[in-house]
Amino acid sequence: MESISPAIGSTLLPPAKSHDRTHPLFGSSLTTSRRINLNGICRKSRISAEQKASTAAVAIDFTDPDWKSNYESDFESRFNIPHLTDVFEDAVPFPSTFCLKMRTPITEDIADGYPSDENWHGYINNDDRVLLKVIRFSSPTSAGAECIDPDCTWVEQWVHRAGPRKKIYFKPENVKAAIVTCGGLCPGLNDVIRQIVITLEIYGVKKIVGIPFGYRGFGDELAEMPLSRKVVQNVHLSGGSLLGVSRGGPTVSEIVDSMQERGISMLFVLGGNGTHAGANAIHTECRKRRLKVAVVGVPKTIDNDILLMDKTFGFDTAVEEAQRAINSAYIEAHSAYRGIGIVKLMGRSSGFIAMQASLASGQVDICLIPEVAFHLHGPHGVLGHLKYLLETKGSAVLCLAEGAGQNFLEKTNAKDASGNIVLGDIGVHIQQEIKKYFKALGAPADVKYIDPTYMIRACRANASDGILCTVLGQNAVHGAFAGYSGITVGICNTHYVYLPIPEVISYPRAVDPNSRMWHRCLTSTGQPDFI
Ligand SMILES: Nc1ncnc2c1ncn2[C@@H]1O[C@H](COP(=O)(O)OP(=O)(O)O)[C@@H](O)[C@H]1O
Ligand SMILES: O=P(O)(O)OC[C@H]1O[C@](O)(COP(=O)(O)O)[C@@H](O)[C@@H]1O
Ligand SMILES: [Mg+2]
Repeated sequence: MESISPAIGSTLLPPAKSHDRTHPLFGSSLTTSRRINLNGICRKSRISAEQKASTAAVAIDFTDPDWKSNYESDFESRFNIPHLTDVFEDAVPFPSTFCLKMRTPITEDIADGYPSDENWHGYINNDDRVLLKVIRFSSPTSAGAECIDPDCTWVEQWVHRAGPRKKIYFKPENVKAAIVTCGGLCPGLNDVIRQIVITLEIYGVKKIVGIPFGYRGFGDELAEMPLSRKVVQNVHLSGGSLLGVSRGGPTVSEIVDSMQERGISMLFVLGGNGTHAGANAIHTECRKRRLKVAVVGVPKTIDNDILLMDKTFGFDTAVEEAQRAINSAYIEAHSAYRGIGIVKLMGRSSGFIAMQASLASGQVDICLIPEVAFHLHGPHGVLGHLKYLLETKGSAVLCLAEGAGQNFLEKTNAKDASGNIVLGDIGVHIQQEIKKYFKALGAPADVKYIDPTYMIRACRANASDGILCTVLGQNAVHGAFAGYSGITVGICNTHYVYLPIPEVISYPRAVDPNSRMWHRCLTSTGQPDFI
């Protein structure tokens, strides 16, 4: 019998945790966050059967009249953001040098201090919070319901609001700030770099450098790239990363050694799950060594697989570009006699790009994502549906995420330098299977396969991502100056927040097959269940 992708029920979250493994270079993995299922059980995650089996469940006693307030205070402490004063209790804050009344660029020496304005009402209070979950579900059976108890009691979950603080913990003249971009490319990296540099300069920082080629730049002692407003002025006009990216690299201890040698006091880390695991480990190591360093992440993932955020930068651009590829596949398929267009999009374990691009284009008949199981053959299989589409519509477009249907491919166990599993090409496999299927039927089918993945990743950010990158980059700097470390910035319910790194990377965010968005996608494509 044909195997299918892991079945994912409405209350289960999807597949492989890319970082829930021992990293080849860094040792132990990060698994901290607890998740909630409808039985009122907190779990570390809801991923594979083995992981579930090995995950200790922490039951909440709902007969305890205080369970809700206990939960809320537990949540508050989980989402507490680490601060320098946790380690340096006597650290003295001083008035912020970030002041929008300052209109002239800082050109001279800063010996006598910066302009500052404590009466300006543009600062964020440290106690400001943003509500993380905004829907009050009345039943666990509501689509996409995330309930803590069987009655779906309303529980407030607050996270820290991002932005400039009145008091800062670093003297700009003493700061050496470094920026590093890791993992794969993503539209908007240059926009974020640019805003970090610009904002650092507004605070009065003069020593700003880029670490070349991701974490590797620390190990190979590659030359730092001096950064200034002048250098970064136009970098957002092109895609890629001004600094270069890489996978793999030195150990955390070696990275921190290198930071010490270089005298880095603020490190801005742009990257995905893996990069953030590294950033958190760097933060922890800095604390262990009692270094007064702020490590702040900016989540970069074209796959949109970071938890808790509305979206990550580059994702909108990716969707926009992806629908252009889908349109080409549609034109090819539609213009051919019994044409079938296949488009493969990125998404290792999360099918967000494929889902959203399918929705945006309105030209997709079949959307396949890693989170949803499907058969290729058999009465309910994809191939049978393609036959039906050719007979009824004359053509068909299939859009799939790279991680979909990996169970149909032979496992190689190959890993990239970061330890990520190297996937087989499901697009090529499906193309071959379609050709074989129609040949065996003796029916024609003109199959065209488009793989635009790297073209999409190399694009420059569109306007909406450009704005997101701007705000995230600025907030990263505000967070560092405020004395926070081991945090990342994000957008939650349209507001900007600081989150502790472990909470956003405890497993990769994935499409919920019970979500309204996936249902909308199915409504739009008109595809049946392929199981
Ligand atoms: N668990 C981990 N701990 C520390 N560093 C990690 C970990 N996983 C990955 N890294 C490092 O982070 C960088 C980027 O990781 P990668 O998985 O390739 O991309 P991404 O950050 O986009 O997920 C690489 O240099 C890698 O060595
Ligand atoms: O060829 P590379 O550099 O390994 O990149 C491919 C991977 O990059 C991604 O787009 C994003 O991965 P990262 O977030 O780890 O950079 C994946 O979807 C894809 O599998
Ligand atoms: Mg990754």
